Amino acid sequence: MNADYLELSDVRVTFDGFVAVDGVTMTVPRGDLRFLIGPNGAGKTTLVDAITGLAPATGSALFGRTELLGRKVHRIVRLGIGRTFQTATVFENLTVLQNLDIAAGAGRGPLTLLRRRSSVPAEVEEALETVGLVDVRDKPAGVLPHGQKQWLEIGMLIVQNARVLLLDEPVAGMSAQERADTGELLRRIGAERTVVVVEHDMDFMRCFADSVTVLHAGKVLSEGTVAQVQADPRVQEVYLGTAAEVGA
Ligand SMILES: Nc1ncnc2c1ncn2[C@@H]1O[C@H](COP(=O)(O)OP(=O)(O)OP(=O)(O)O)[C@@H](O)[C@H]1O
Repeated sequence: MNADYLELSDVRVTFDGFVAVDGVTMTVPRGDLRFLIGPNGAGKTTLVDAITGLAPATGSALFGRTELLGRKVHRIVRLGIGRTFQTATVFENLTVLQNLDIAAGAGRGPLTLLRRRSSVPAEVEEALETVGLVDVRDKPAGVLPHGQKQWLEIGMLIVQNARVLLLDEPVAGMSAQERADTGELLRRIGAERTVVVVEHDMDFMRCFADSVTVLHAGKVLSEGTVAQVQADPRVQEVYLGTAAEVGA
């Protein structure tokens, strides 16, 4: 039985009396590439913060049978929940390979980490291939184009054995080709993992989402396939200014 799913029930986050996430209930099974969309301020990033331990929340966020809410950030990471931020957080002066190696060694002690490795660990090789960075493995991460930095960050989550990936606007600022490549990458990694993509790019969502959850004012407004969500009059209303874009 597949226990790699994310099940949120009545998740709530309040900042000084302001309710940013207002009772969100949603389930994301493994292999379902879920897009989380909604207008600015809808609570998307705060919901991801709640799942990853960065925002105090009530309710329940289960990964399989394990409750995530109330745990410390590093424990949640160790349970296999990984996230990216809008700005890639890679070590710019280290090579692609070194970045992946460090991520893979997150469970190793500092002395072992300092010791030079005689060969590239299998999981690092595999991640390099998965994210398509084999050819640039010896380049410093700082010189990579924006798209490749995002892929490196995803690779770092993969070598940490992340089973759930929460990606915050992964294609923002990318070229059309980088977007298409990223979509294919998400499909590859999403087949075996639980992936939630926070996104504003509607074209990208239409091309790659298996399912969509629309947040509005901290609540789930609509959920379903791309076609179902686009046809939902409540979604069209919320996106009125950009309705043509959503409904196109
Ligand atoms: N630390 C905080 N303290 C107070 N209010 C916050 C905090 N973090 C977020 N908020 C508020 O919570 C609401 C939801 O913000 P959030 O960033 O989650 O929205 P979002 O859907 O991710 O928006 P965007 O698409 O613009 O990134 C906003 O009104 C925001 O101002």
